Amino acid sequence: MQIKVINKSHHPLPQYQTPLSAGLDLRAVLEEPVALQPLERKLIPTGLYIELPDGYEAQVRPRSGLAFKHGLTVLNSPGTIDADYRGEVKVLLVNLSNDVFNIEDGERVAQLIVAKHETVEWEPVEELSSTERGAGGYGSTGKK
Ligand SMILES: O=c1ccn([C@H]2C[C@H](O)[C@@H](COP(=O)(O)OP(=O)(O)OP(=O)(O)O)O2)c(=O)[nH]1
Ligand SMILES: [Mg+2]
Repeated sequence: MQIKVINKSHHPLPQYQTPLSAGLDLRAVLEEPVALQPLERKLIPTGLYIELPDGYEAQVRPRSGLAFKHGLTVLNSPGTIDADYRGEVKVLLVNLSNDVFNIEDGERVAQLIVAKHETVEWEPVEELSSTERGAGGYGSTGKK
């Protein structure tokens, strides 16, 4: 599948790090390092502008290494890039650790997953079909 892209970053286009990786690593584009204080959130630019085909979305997801080692995650995870969005892809990072985290230019701060999605049409009805679960949820199964 091909995605149109404008790269206003001085870094190469996002790459799959291994042949079967699902995510393309997104790099921060920064004129100078950005400090993220504990519990602080910041929108990090990537310099990328993409045009997805109809019926596709892109998800901005955290990297597990940054989350595990530094408590850094994507606040709105997974971020949604709509197929009709023409602005810059940005990453909303939040620092959930007790330490300041310095984001460097070119750092791989998140990953982009391109996925198909459905577009639904509502079908208003008076009743929904009955199921074994019914309205049970939130840990309802396995209880006596
Ligand atoms: O992590 C993200 C999430 C969103 N976006 C861009 C692409 C997306 O298509 C647009 C809108 O995102 P979303 O629908 O999540 O935000 P909203 O708060 O619902 O804003 P809007 O009313 O503009 O849809 O913002 C990003 O660049 N990064
Ligand atoms: Mg929206």
